[in-house]
Amino acid sequence: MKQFNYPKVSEWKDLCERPLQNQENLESQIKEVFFEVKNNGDKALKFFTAKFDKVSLQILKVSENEIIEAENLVSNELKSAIKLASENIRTFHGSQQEEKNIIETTEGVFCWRENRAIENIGIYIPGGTAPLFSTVLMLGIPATIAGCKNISLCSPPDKNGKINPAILFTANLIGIKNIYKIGGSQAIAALTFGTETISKVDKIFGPGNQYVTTAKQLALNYNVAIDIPAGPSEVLVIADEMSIPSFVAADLLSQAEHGIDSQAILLSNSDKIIKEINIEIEKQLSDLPRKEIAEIALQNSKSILLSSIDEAIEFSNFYAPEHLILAIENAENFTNKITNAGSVFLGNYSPESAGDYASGTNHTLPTNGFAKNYSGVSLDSFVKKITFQNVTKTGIKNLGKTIELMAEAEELVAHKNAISIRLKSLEKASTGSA
Ligand SMILES: NC(=O)c1ccc[n+]([C@@H]2O[C@H](COP(=O)([O-])OP(=O)(O)OC[C@H]3O[C@@H](n4cnc5c(N)ncnc54)[C@H](O)[C@@H]3O)[C@@H](O)[C@H]2O)c1
Ligand SMILES: N[C@H](CO)Cc1c[nH]c[nH+]1
Ligand SMILES: [Zn+2]
Repeated sequence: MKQFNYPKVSEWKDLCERPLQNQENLESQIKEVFFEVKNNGDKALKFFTAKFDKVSLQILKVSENEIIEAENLVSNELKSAIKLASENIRTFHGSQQEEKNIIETTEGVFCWRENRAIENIGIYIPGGTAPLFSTVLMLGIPATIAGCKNISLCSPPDKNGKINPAILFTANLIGIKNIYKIGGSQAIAALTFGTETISKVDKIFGPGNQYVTTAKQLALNYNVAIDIPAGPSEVLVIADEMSIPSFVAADLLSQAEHGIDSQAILLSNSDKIIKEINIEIEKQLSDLPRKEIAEIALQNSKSILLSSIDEAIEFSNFYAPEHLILAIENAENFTNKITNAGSVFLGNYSPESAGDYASGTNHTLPTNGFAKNYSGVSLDSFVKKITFQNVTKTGIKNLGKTIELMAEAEELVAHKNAISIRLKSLEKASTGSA
């Protein structure tokens, strides 16, 4: 990874750039996919699957037989691992459920919120370069806890027109029945407009490559909500002299292997540790099956020497990483200084892989600096929060004058009247003439 020493604050912006494709070309290509899928439905889906995934499909929906077949292809050991991870993810997301909390704001005025599940959702499971069955857990579990009724899952087919068995096993474990062999921007278009086979949804969830992420942004134009911009993976590690170079190198490589557009950033106050970590990266890289991908991602990655850990945290907040690993002494003491990050890992024994798979937190997280204004996926992502109020007679008596005054000041007389008419009625009733 290229090293930068003591960059000036004015240079930080350039150092924080993500390896993005030409957005204009990407958008026009995806607009065409949307146009075709909107107008030609399944036929267009099959066309784009042949074009981008190089496979010719007759049937888009995964059959029950394929799910049974998949069950037999997943080892018992992996099934047990998926089940343990799913328990942790269920425990953590289950703990995000909120009790109804009725608040009396003024005497006789009661306000509260209630959650209602988003009924029709689409979840995208990446499968282009790796079959991310762990993402089925991250999206499917909170969706079922929230009570989403109709869940459609899309994931790209392999060259034989199949979805990876572990994805099918995991979906079946969670109870997801509608699974479609569609990937990329065509999957997002299908969920946005609906086709003969795939139903239109209200909200689309899930990470993906730049085609998927850009398509999700476009879906917003068609009254479909999206979870977050969750694009190519990134990790930022802050290391000091107490860090273990081989551990840090492994963490940086774990994200570099995701895709050629992934990014790994190393910040440290020690030139010595940066050098040691980079030596470790070279050592570990040679054994990786996805060496070629990681090597390209590392060309987009950087090691940056800064004057202190405090400055490193400032830089990290500026970069707003999807994942932040504090591989430093007394990492807990720095958490309150972190303002922008998707998910944070503390100390030498909290690798990002723990959150990617099994600790319980969600791995669908904002990338490309969106950790400045988005949270990662959580139970809240799958519900709407509806506010309720009950203004009693006592309440309207106590609050009525205030509302009347405000309505009058905004010159909205009908608003004022809606209060006055009630106050007068109560007055009459109390004097016995109503
Ligand atoms: N931010 C997060 O929370 C998070 C979580 C998991 C994974 N990720 C990221 O998700 C991404 C997964 O990417 P992936 O590529 O492996 O799988 P993917 O499923 O996102 O994309 C594969 C699809 O892209 C389409 N495609 C490929 N080349 C195309 C082209 N030239 N034109 C149009 N469409 C094309 C194909 O239809 C293919 O099905 C990685 O970048 C990974 O880092 C992010
Ligand atoms: N690191 C990815 C999020 O950026 C999630 C993931 C899934 N599997 C492995 N990793
Ligand atoms: Zn990962």
